[in-house]
Amino acid sequence: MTRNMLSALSLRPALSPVARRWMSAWPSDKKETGIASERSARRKKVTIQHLHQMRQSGTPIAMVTAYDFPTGRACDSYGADITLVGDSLAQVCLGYDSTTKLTLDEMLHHCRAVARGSKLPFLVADMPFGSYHTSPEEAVRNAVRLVQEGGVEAVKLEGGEEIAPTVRRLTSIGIPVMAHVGLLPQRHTALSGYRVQGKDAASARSVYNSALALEDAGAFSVVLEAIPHILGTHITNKLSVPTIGIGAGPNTSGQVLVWDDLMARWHGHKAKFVRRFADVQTEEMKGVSAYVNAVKTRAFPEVVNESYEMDETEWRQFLEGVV
Ligand SMILES: Nc1nc(=O)c2c([nH]1)NC[C@@H]1CN(c3ccc(C(=O)N[C@@H](CCC(=O)O)C(=O)O)cc3)CN21
Ligand SMILES: CC(C)C(=O)C(=O)O
Repeated sequence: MTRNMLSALSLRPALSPVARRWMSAWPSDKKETGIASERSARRKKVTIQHLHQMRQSGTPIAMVTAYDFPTGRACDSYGADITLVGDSLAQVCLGYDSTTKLTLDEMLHHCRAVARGSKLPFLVADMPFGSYHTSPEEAVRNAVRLVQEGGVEAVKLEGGEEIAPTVRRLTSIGIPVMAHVGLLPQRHTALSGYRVQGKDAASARSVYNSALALEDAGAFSVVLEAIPHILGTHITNKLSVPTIGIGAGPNTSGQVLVWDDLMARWHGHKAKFVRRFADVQTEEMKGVSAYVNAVKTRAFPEVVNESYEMDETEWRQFLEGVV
């Protein structure tokens, strides 16, 4: 059975029109119109092979983070090639001040939700801080949980040559690994903040050597975060696996942004590499304040369209029985 057939069975069972009417929260395919949904109708399941073909043909790879069912579903419907359950989850979704606070169980909970919505994009999850550092065995155990319980297809690990044995171990047992070099947010304390990496020759060489070592260890792709664009271009040209940049310039094989950053939904610091493609924060502000105002002024709800009627005789009978 193909994955599409499976997803058709598990996500969208054929409901009778009557059953459908009562499930107001059921995701409706019919509501999706326009280019994006036509595109998704024609799209196939993205695999590692497709990602390598995209790199070969120079077709940019679009990766987006997702943290729950609706954001996962949006990645699926609107053309993302890779959905990443990033550990930025800690900050943008759970309100922690650092990704280092995120536990594996919290990550698993969100992976399951994203996996229910994101079917066609290749699905990757960050291994949380501490879940792959104690030993390759521990990393295998935790990565297996992300695959089995979380429903993801690959894991992403931050680090350089020091994690190459772990990457080798995971890939050897069939768990695809996306490496992540350059700025490593899980090490912000040791690095004294979130700083652009590879700006001097020695640091650039270190980032470059990390990327080479992790490709050699079997990584199917490498994320390059916050490095000079010329270094991003150089690493992309030297590797034979796709690079995904975030603040690594325009010449990487693909780009990734955090959902809340590209939607302008994140209230915290805006890194230089962030471009806001929509303004959800303003829409949320408008929506919530209009709702609160309508409640306070009794403009919401209306009797006619937003309330339920009761048969008059039933109502009289009800009153007769009431003391
Ligand atoms: N909302 C959000 N977006 C992200 O991209 C992101 C998270 N959260 N949380 C986890 C990590 C942390 N990341 C960050 C956080 C801050 C900078 C940052 O402030 N960079 C400075 C660089 C300053 C310099 O070295 O000159 C910048 O201004 O771009 C970069 C990446 C990336 N990830
Ligand atoms: C920004 C991306 C690459 C990430 O690692 C995350 O979302 O945590």
